[in-house]
This record gives sequence, structure tokens and C-alpha cells, in this order.
Amino acid sequence: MEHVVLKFGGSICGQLPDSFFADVVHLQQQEKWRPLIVHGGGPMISSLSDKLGLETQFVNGLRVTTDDMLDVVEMVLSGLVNKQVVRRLLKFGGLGWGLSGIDGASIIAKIKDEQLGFVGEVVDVNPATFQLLHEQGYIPVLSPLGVDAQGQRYNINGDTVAGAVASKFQARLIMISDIPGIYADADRQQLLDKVTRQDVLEMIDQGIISGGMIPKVQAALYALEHGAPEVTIVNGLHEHILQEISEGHAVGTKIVLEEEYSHVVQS
Ligand SMILES: Nc1ncnc2c1ncn2[C@@H]1O[C@H](COP(=O)(O)OP(=O)(O)O)[C@@H](O)[C@H]1O
Ligand SMILES: CC(=O)N[C@@H](CCC(=O)OP(=O)(O)O)C(=O)O
Repeated sequence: MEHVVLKFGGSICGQLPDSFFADVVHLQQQEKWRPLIVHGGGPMISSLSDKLGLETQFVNGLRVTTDDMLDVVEMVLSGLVNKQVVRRLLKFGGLGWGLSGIDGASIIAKIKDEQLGFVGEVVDVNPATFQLLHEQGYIPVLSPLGVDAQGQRYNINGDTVAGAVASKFQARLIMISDIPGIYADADRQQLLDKVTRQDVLEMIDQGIISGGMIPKVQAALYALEHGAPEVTIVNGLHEHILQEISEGHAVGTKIVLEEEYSHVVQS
């Protein structure tokens, strides 16, 4: 059975159609996929921190995280959002098991950059808890927090965690967002069906890839460089998107390291 990491962000979380969760459950029950869900929740964190009067600041798509902000991040991601995802799986007979990277020390992290506060970078992924859950028929639902040996918690971008988990399991990574893929221009007119590492780096330089798309493509490249066989960015609003992907249809934007050339040998 193929390991598949599914990552969706806060911008789409509440709008994902029922068919998305039904597909996750069916693909697991048909023993086609061993799904592992990683979710975000950025907009929900911003909304609660606004209500609490905490200021939000992003640097290159990453939230500057004080100790107070960590409380909000953990409450929103590991509480509200995580349990909502577990409940939506249950509706279709799927046994979701919510955990954060703190549980079972699944995501070991360290500080990424002093200026960002308690934002983590992944040091290691401990696969034991995920394996245990899979063996017992559960679908792991992971919120992107990490922990270090001193018990310090970290706020990690959801895409970054998904990229690290996909590389640990050598799993296909599907990034589900509110756009149909990567656009080639700032006006968002031309959608790309495939981008290489070189394209991505140039597009970040030119400002065509910006904001939350930056950690997404960086995580995609990290996963590919560390053994994930395939990474795609797709639109979660599309009904039965996962069923389509599992049947081999090309949807969204595929990210590859190098252009693949086919060599024709003439005799
Ligand atoms: N070149 C690009 N193509 C597509 N989306 C882009 C691009 N550059 C920036 N974006 C923005 O990135 C967003 C996706 O990142 P983000 O909001 O963090 O997603 P999620 O919450 O799903 O992780 C899109 O909604 C879009 O506004
Ligand atoms: C460090 C950092 O920025 N962490 C993210 C974690 C949530 C997330 O990644 O949510 P999306 O997938 O919806 O963007 C944040 O605080 O917003």
C-alpha cells in the first residue's frame, strides 16, 4: 500500500467538499493508499489572535511567533482545526486520529531563525506513532507543531512538516490549496502543469511566487530532494480530486527537480 501525505491549509480547510474526506476514507479502505493528513490553519490563528489583540506579522510566509502566540497556535491547530478534520473523516466511516508533532515526539524541531521567535525547523521525523496508527487502521491527522529534547514547542509551517514527513516515508505528497496550482504570472492568468526546481527559484526571485506559496514550493523541493517520488499542488474545491489523482489523471501543478527528457533510440 502506497503512503500518501495529504496537506491542506487553513485557506481551504473549512471549504473542502465532503467528497474530499469520502475519497480519503475510501482509498484507505480499498487498501490503495495509506493516507497521512497534515493540516494548517494560518487564517484561523490570525483570526483568534486578532480577537485577543495579539499582533500578527509574517516574514516570507512564516508567522513571527512569541510565547503568547504559541498558545494561540497550539489551541487553534491542535484543538479547533485538528478535531474538525477528525470529525469530517468520521462522517464517512474513517477513523481519524489527531495528534501534533509534540505527541510521541513525532516532529523534532529546533529554532529556525532567532528573528522569527519560536518558529521551528524540522530536525527529524519519528515515524513510530504514525506506523502504529496505520497498523491499527487509523488515519493520522497531524497538526504542525514540533518539540525539542527540552520540551520546548515550536510553530512550524504546515507545508514544511508535510515535506519532511513525505521524505521520511518516501511518500507521494499532495498539497491541497485554494488555487488550482502555480501561476506563471503575477496576474494569475496562466496555470502551469509542471515546474522544475530552476523555474521555482527564478519565480521566487521575480516575485511571481510569493507569500504562502514560498514555503509550499520550498517544502515540495525538500521532499523531492529527499526521496519523495512525486509532489503536486492541486485545488481542493474540485469534487473528488483525490479519486481523480488515484486514477492517474494529471491535475494541478507537478513539481519536479529537473526537466524529464525522453530519449528515443533509433536503430
Ligand atoms: N505563483 C503563484 N501561483 C499560485 N498562487 C500563488 C502564487 N504566488 C503566491 N500565491 C498565493 O499562495 C496562496 C497559497 O498559499 P497559502 O495561502 O499559504 O495556502 P494554504 O493555506 O493552502 O497553505 C494562494 O492562495 C496565492 O494567493
Ligand atoms: C511558522 C508558521 O508560519 N506556521 C503556520 C502554521 C499553520 C500553517 O502553516 O497554516 P497554513 O497551511 O494554513 O498556511 C502559522 O503560524 O500560520
